[in-house]
Amino acid sequence: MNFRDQLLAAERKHDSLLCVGLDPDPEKFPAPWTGDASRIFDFCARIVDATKDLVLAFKPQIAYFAAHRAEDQLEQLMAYLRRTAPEVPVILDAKRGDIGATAEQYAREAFERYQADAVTLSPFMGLDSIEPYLRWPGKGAILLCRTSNAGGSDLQARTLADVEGQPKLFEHLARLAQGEWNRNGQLGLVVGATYPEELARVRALAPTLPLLIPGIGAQGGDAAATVRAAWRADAPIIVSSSRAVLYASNGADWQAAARSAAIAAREQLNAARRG
Ligand SMILES: O=C(O)c1cc(=O)[nH]c(=O)n1[C@@H]1O[C@H](COP(=O)(O)O)[C@@H](O)[C@H]1O
Repeated sequence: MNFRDQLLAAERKHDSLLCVGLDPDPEKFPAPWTGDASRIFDFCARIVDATKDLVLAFKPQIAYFAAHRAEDQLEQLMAYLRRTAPEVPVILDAKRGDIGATAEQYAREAFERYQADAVTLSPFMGLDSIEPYLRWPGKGAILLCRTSNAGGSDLQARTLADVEGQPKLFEHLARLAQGEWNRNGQLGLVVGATYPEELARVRALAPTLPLLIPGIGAQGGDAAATVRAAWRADAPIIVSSSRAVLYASNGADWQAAARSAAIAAREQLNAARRG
């Protein structure tokens, strides 16, 4: 099954548009694990246990592992996800972007070493920096398009004077990803929940692509506005929340609190698509 079909199957099975982002920060771990980077796997695995029936995807962020020399714990976590939640696709959030020869190595890292179903990429270096990922059958390649941060406007919202119709950079990217770059249906786009108008614009330009949408929860994006702007029955949206779920409590009830936060987010998203 390819990444897109995996998403649609998990969405149906778990009745969910929610992705839980796995951004483990030892300083925020509950006692007695606070500050202990050797507990990164344990912390993430317990979050997975508490939420795996509520999500359509998980999204580990590689920097939170690499910064603590914990890539071995990321490998362990990926194997754990395969074993305990095989129906949930896993997006490795790595935001890679480099020349083709180096991209080949990054693709191998994501898909062979970590066994991810999809990876996030920066498209700044152009199509030949994306192509190596598209040579992995069925895997997803999700391109940054209109990111959730304020600085995303610095470049992404700029107008391209020499492209027909003078689109903004993010609009041009959405069109390319839906069309000529999407050679075998593996591309998706990242658009922040913090910009619902741009999100609607991207959905209009890319009607069938999976959209990864971070920014609800800790960044204050509106879950209902997100669904109204982007949800379509036949085009997956992956609405991602990390900190609001992971660190819902740092007391003894942290796993239950993470589950409650995930249930609340999932219900908000579902209410919006049904309402
Ligand atoms: O690619 C991403 O996931 C991403 C794109 C974006 O535009 N904004 C964004 O915050 N993210 C990621 O989403 C996570 C933050 O989620 P919250 O903790 O819910 O705010 C981090 O892992 C970010 O790297």
